[in-house]
Amino acid sequence: MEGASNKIVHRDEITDDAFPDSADIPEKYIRTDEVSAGAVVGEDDAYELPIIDMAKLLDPDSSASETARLGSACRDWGFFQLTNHGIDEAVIQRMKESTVQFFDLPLDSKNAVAVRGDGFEGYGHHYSRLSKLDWAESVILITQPVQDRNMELWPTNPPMFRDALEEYSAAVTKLMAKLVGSMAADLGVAPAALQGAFAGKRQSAAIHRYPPCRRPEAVIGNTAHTDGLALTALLHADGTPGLQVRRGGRWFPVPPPLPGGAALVVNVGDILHVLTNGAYRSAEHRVMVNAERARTTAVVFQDASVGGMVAPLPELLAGAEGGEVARYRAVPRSEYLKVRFSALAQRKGFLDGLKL
Ligand SMILES: O=C(O)CCC(=O)C(=O)O
Ligand SMILES: [Fe+2]
Repeated sequence: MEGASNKIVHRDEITDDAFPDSADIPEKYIRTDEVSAGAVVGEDDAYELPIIDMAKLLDPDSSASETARLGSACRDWGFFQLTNHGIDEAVIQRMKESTVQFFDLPLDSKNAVAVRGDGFEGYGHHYSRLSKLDWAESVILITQPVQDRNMELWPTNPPMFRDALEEYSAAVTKLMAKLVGSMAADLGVAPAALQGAFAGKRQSAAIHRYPPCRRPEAVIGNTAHTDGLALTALLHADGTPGLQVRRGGRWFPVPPPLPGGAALVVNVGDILHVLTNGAYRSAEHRVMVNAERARTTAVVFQDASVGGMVAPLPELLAGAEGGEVARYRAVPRSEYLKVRFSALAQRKGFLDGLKL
């Protein structure tokens, strides 16, 4: 178990008065300075978050050019929308509906799976760092491997929730294996080298609801962070925007779901950043809150490691053909969080503790 000092998330149970429907927002949420830190790129500033087409990645006729686009999305942005991802529409729909229906339940029902003790799984307030609370309610659950699941915290209401998450989680595992195969092609390593780093590793899911807030300029839905694991896939369960990605010191709003809502938003996490020796970017992101509408999302986080270590892929390093010098030191996966947290305590970035 991780000690209290290096817990990645601090979670609290949610009480009745958690999200007041008034402009009188409790001080524990107020963080106006953080909201205004860094310019937000406006609507008249043209930019496009990359859109990658999974069908093109897999089609021999278009694979080479789409793989190059995937590579530049991961290098420049660390974020992209993935279309034609191949997950069955019914599976996506059940995941969205279960997520929305869960959050629509009365608080008592949601608290049937409330966070317990020091645990990070279950229903509760979202990551409350810096002694401030995020304006969000979330359920976090380990989804893979199956034997790591804590079924007591898997909602039984709505009744389809467990099956929906089970199916969706399995589908995302398969999709990520394919996607990582294309990333390997872009990086110039054998698909098995990168796929092997992901296979059988832990996956967890977070469903979030960011309720509407009468003072959206004063609260944050999800504190600026990079994702600590390897690869993340985000499903918009409704059409409310709010996610912003940091690039070149500015915040770029991620557009609301593409028409039809069929795309997933995929992003590089810190471990993939290290695995690729810094070639792929783990980008900072945050969620802003809306005055009128709730935002609801379902997010899957996939872990990866090489021989139990968080380290650059040996296939990319000196010794290998065209190899380069390692920019990150290898640390056992079990110690990875400790290194990151001690870097943070010294006010360095999360990855700085691993830099050589
Ligand atoms: O809900 C979102 O839009 C983003 C969530 C997120 O960044 C996370 O859970 O790590
Ligand atoms: Fe995130």
